[in-house]
Amino acid sequence: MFSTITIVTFSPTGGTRKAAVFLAKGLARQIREADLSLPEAQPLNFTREDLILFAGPVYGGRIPSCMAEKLKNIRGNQTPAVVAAVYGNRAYEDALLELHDIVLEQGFKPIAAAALLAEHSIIHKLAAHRPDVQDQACLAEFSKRILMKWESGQRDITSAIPGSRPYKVWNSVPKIPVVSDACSRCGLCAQKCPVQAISKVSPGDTDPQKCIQCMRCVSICPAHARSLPAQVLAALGEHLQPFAGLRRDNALYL
Ligand SMILES: Cc1cc2nc3c(=O)[nH]c(=O)nc-3n(C[C@H](O)[C@H](O)[C@H](O)COP(=O)(O)O)c2cc1C
Repeated sequence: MFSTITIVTFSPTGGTRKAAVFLAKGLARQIREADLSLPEAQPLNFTREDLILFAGPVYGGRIPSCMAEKLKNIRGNQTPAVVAAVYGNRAYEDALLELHDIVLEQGFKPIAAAALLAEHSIIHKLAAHRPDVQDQACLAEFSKRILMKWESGQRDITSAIPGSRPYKVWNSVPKIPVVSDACSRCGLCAQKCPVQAISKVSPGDTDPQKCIQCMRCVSICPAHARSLPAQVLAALGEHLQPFAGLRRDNALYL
């Protein structure tokens, strides 16, 4: 087991972080965290003595572009890394490959990659309540396999990570949260928005050019005043219905 692992996550509603912590617990005795969803994420440098777990959510089969942008401020020096794309039961498409490629470019050495499940942050019936105890056991097993590989001296990922280059283009339909009269103007949403899309003086105003539809504001609002428009939710729920009734497996690429 490693003494310390740093998990570098972008996790607006917490599912990605939860899955990353389950995996990290089996890899090292101590966990440090770098949270890229904070508006003021700092540049970081790592050495070859470190171990990093990069975990990002899947948005439209890709890594969120703002996470990809923030990763450019994080540099490794042949630093071993595990990469994880966390998705909500539909598909992860090119996201895991994209995250792998980014961290490689930044000077890290990916030794394992994983596609993990977490509750869909918009349509909650998909992968509801995951990662759960079953996932926790599965991720503990994954971490043992990663450590066995490391101890055997093998460093390269030999299994093919799914996905294609160039990565798919995600043409997202705008899904901007609306605000009800319950809003107390506490400003928490504006403070915690990873891309500062919400006005601090008038939290009802969300900049549609900046909003990445991450649902953090919806999930953290103490007054439950923010939500997606009912029609948008209904259309997306119908679109994703085929993925609602199945339990997908976490996948490990070693
Ligand atoms: C804008 C957006 C796009 C998403 N696209 C996908 C997708 O393409 N495939 C999928 O299975 N889940 C998708 N999801 C679900 C997330 O990948 C999943 O809920 C993830 O765990 C959210 O991470 P978080 O809880 O750390 O915010 C999407 C969620 C959002 C908010």
